[in-house]
Amino acid sequence: MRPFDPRLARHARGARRYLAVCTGIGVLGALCAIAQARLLAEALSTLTVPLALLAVFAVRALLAWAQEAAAHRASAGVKADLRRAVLASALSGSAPGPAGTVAALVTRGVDALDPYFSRYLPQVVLAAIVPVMVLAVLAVTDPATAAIVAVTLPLIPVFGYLVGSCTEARTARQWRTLERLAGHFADVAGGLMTLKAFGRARFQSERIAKVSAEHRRATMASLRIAFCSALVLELAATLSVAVVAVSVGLRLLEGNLSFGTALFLLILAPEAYLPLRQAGAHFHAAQEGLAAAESVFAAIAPVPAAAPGPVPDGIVGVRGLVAREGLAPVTFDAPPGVITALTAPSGGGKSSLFAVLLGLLPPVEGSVRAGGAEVVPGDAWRRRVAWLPQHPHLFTGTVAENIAVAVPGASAAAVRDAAGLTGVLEFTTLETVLGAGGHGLSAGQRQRLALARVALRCALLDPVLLLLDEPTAHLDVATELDVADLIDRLAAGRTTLVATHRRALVERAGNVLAWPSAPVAPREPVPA
Ligand SMILES: Nc1ncnc2c1ncn2[C@@H]1O[C@H](COP(=O)(O)OP(=O)(O)OP(=O)(O)O)[C@@H](O)[C@H]1O
Repeated sequence: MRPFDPRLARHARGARRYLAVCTGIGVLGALCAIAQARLLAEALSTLTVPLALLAVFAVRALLAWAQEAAAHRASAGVKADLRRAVLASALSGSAPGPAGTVAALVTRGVDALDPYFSRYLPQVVLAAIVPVMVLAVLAVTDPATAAIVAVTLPLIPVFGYLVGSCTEARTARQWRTLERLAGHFADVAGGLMTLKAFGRARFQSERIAKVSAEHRRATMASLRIAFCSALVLELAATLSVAVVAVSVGLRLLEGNLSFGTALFLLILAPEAYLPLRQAGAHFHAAQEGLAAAESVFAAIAPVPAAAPGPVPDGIVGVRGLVAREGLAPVTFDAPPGVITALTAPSGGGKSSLFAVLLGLLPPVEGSVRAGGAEVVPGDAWRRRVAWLPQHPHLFTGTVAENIAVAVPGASAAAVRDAAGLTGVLEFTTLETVLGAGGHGLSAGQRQRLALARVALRCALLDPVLLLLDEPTAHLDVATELDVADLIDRLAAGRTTLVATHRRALVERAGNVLAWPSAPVAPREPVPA
């Protein structure tokens, strides 16, 4: 694993600045270490305490503080940038896996970068600067000591590399089990009622216990290696300093070296090994962060290169579109002002087609055009589309907030109008607080609340395309007719696609799409 991943600098602006600050502090720190050794040797040989020595101590303390402050600031900035990038990527439709995995990534995963920034990275920079500067001073003062240090110094990174390459796979495994654990946990928590109803709650908790045990084992294995590696690096550094001490001691006894110089060499030599040892010791703490960073980069979708042009308007033309592997290609034209009903059999691909039209699912093949121009499914296009999903997601919050999700910044009056239009105010108030997933409302009521989002978009954003997925699936006959009337009004002048099996809606549609035959081959199950 590289000590510094250049992608960090690309995705997090603070990382590069921090690296520059670390380098500056590293050079100053090395100068201070050399000066301190010189002054300390002088103090011990003359038995006086020069004022400059106190000043060097103070400067070193100041540098340590500056390093710590810069590390925390950089770490906070980089983590915020990465979280933003992962969430933006998830929201842009290229979500990095299940919700639990995303949650683990933006919380614990990104937080794991703290030890990397505050401890490991500064030591890596010091390890690149200090030994070189110390060696240069040793070479001028006593070439024999410099030669011993130059020969033994590479042992530390070599041992570090050998132990590190063994840890890398284990840390990646540890992080993968944590991701799996988070995914399982979110899944089980979401489906607790179903599991209880089928008497499977205990089985699932046993599975979570199994994955937890796997995670514990993986963590303990990494820790074991971390302890062993610290021991190996300590041993290598201590033995190397001992060799220097023996050589210096013998020459001091023979009278070939002054007491002051010998002291200087003995104090300075360990400084060459220190940053390398420390980088090795912190390597393991930083590993989890780097493994999580890998997942973060895998989850961040590439930014679209070109800015899309103006959003096309007019007839929506779908040509040979295969939304998912195994589905038959569809071709149709949906003119504005006419409701086009999609009545494909269940599993025929209506919701998948909507996902493609929204740019949430890359199609296997085929194209979508509007008013004769190719549709670029990005944010600009999505702003002009109003979508009623088959299973609308409601968030914890008030009814008003849940409607306003459709148009951030919508006025309270506009939200109230949309709620009134779709009959939401007949069964709840705008101030009612809903639980997670719309807890507190029936399926039909949730559907109407989601329809209020569509009405709000129609009122404020004037969408060119309405995508309504089973808008009346959970409604009684009377309410269904009301909703059908409302859809008629919203559809005026817009291209409207309604996926439905309900006769009331199909009869009103001006255009009923003949759907090609259902899937031809069974597909691989979606991985959990
Ligand atoms: N997330 C997914 N990953 C892989 N395949 C999927 C996924 N969701 C749906 N499919 C498959 O795509 C096919 C089309 O599903 P889709 O939900 O688009 O059909 P639909 O026409 O909307 O069905 P229904 O009328 O039952 O809602 C299905 O056969 C299903 O197996």
